[in-house]
Amino acid sequence: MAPELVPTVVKSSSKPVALPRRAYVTFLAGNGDYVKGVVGLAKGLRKVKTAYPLVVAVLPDVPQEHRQILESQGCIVREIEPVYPPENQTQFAMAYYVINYSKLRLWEFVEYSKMIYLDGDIEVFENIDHLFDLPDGYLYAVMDCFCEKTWSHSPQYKVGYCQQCPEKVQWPTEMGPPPSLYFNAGMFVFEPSIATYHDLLKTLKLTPPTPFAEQDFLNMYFKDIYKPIPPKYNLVLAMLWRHPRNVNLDEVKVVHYCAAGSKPWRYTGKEENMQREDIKMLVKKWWDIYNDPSLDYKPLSASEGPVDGVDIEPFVQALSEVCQVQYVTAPSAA
Ligand SMILES: O=c1ccn([C@@H]2O[C@H](COP(=O)(O)OP(=O)(O)O[C@H]3O[C@H](CO)[C@H](O)[C@H](O)[C@H]3O)[C@@H](O)[C@H]2O)c(=O)[nH]1
Ligand SMILES: O[C@H]1[C@H](O)[C@@H](O)[C@H](O)[C@@H](O)[C@H]1O
Ligand SMILES: [Mn+2]
Repeated sequence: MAPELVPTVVKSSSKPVALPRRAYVTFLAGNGDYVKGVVGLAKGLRKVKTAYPLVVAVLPDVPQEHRQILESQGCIVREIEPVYPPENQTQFAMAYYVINYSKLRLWEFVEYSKMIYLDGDIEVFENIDHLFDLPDGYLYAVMDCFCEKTWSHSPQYKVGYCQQCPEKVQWPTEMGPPPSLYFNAGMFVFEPSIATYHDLLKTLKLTPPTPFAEQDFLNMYFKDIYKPIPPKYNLVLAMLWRHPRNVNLDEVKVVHYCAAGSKPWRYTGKEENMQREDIKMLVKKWWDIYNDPSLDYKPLSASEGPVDGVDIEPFVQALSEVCQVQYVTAPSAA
């Protein structure tokens, strides 16, 4: 039987459904292969049956073809303007990190009251929708590790201090108080706000860039409201060999393929640590999701057919644009 459109939208209640103002959001720049990461992320979110859509904030240099791939995977594609830091001679830990300042635009997405940001090189293996229910007023994220070579510029790395294991090498007293807790900015729970957005951009203009780009900036800006959440919500892969006692792989819900050589779609196994069994297993798990056709997005019209012989897809599309009705009709990462 053909579905009735309106009851589908307001399915579980006699009153109109209050549209959830929550979404996952990721970021995509350029015409390279990170689009694969985002497709993998969209499919992973669908697999864990999230109730919320995935918004992809794209820079203008993302080609139309890639935007179409994302839309066909049920993502909401939204273009943002790049944000540049003030001129400086900074050496970023990776040259391309400069584009990540554009993530500051996410605070402008005020049609959502709460969002979970996830890097394109992240995969979600278990549902984390409950993180949206954490108390408002804070920025939640996972504490980073300072032990990899990408940190070699930092005083922490030079003295061998890591916040994951602060008792191993203590912060030297002659260097003043230990640094504030520092999060990895590949995953965080935040509340969009126009006031915060303007203040972020204003503050950036007065802030010289630093090696970890917007990650350093966000850590500085939100240090008073940052609340750490357990590593299982953003497993920075180096934790597996740097701090194995802080990780229980069986409990991990979100994996961040950020260690050198670990991006699944570029994986060769040649780089240091990449022949570890746990890494090979995690890379395979990513590919299993990416290649699973049953996790491809199925638009309403294709999966449920015409309503009384009428193709409702244009209507659903139009509704989606004005009130994001797809939260209700296509719940998983769609
Ligand atoms: O060509 C690119 C490069 C990056 N990205 C996007 O930018 C994100 C960040 O890049 P990486 O994942 O490669 O960066 P890392 O995880 O190594 O870096 C960490 O430090 C960065 C400092 O800028 C960011 O804070 C990032 O979120 C954090 O996880 C990607 O996931 C992806 O979403 C693209 O779209 N295209
Ligand atoms: O904050 C950094 C960053 O995310 C790097 O890209 C990653 O390789 C490091 O391990 C991490 O500590
Ligand atoms: Mn990343």
